[in-house]
This record gives sequence, C-alpha cells and structure tokens, in this order.
Amino acid sequence: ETKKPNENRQTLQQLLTHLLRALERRDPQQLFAWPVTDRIAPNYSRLISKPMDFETIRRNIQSNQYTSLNAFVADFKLMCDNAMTYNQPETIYYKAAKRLLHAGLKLTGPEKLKTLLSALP
Ligand SMILES: CC(=O)c1cc(-c2ccccn2)c2ncccn12
Repeated sequence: ETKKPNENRQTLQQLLTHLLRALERRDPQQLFAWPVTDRIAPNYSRLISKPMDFETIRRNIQSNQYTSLNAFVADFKLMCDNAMTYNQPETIYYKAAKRLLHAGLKLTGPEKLKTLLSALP
C-alpha cells in the first residue's frame, strides 16, 4: 500500500464515522447516545464493568483510538451486550439493544463492507 499510515487512519476514521452515523439512526430514542448513569439505572456502575455509548465511541474515533474496524465493532457490541445484561428481556432497553445489535452487525458484515470499501477513494 503506497499510502502513508496517517492517510489510512483518515480513511478508517471516515468509514467509522459513517458507520457510527448509520448506527445512531437506528437509535431514534437516543437510548444509547450517552453514558448510562447510576441515577437513571440503579447500581449500573456496579453491574457493568465496561460501560459504552455512542458519544464515547465518537470520541474514540476522533482520538484515533480505533486502529481497526474490529475494535470499533467490539465497542458497539459491548454497548449492546451491556444493555442486554443490565436490563430484563421485557424492557424497551433490552429490546432496543437486541434490534440495534442485529442492525449493526448487518451494517458491518462482509457483504455490506465490500460495497462500502469499493466506494472509498
Ligand atoms: C442503554 C440503557 O441500558 C439505558 C438507557 C437508559 C436511558 C437513556 C436515555 C434516557 C433515559 N434512560 C436507561 N434507563 C434505565 C435503564 C437502562 N437504560
């Protein structure tokens, strides 16, 4: 690859930002927009060892924390898994997390990625 590493990083950053926006659109109620607080979810910080939310993911993208698509997908899955761990299955949070996880994995699956990557410069 003749491109300089930081150019690759920019391309990755652009791809991750695009994917993040597509995932956020699947959360219109913004249940995953910001960190869950113990105030709205009792004992959350005691039960969930590694909290994650879309705002944190956005900051990680901007600070080049993700050096691969897999690292980004891992945090997205962590965010959904946390919600399906803390919340009971009949809650809107659990159901929203399950739907979001499936939508997200389709977005970042090999099929969809092929088309995305072919569109890159
Ligand atoms: C994502 C999650 O687990 C969550 C988000 C929320 C939430 C998110 C935005 C506004 C209000 N509540 C929430 N409330 C109670 C229990 C769990 N949650």
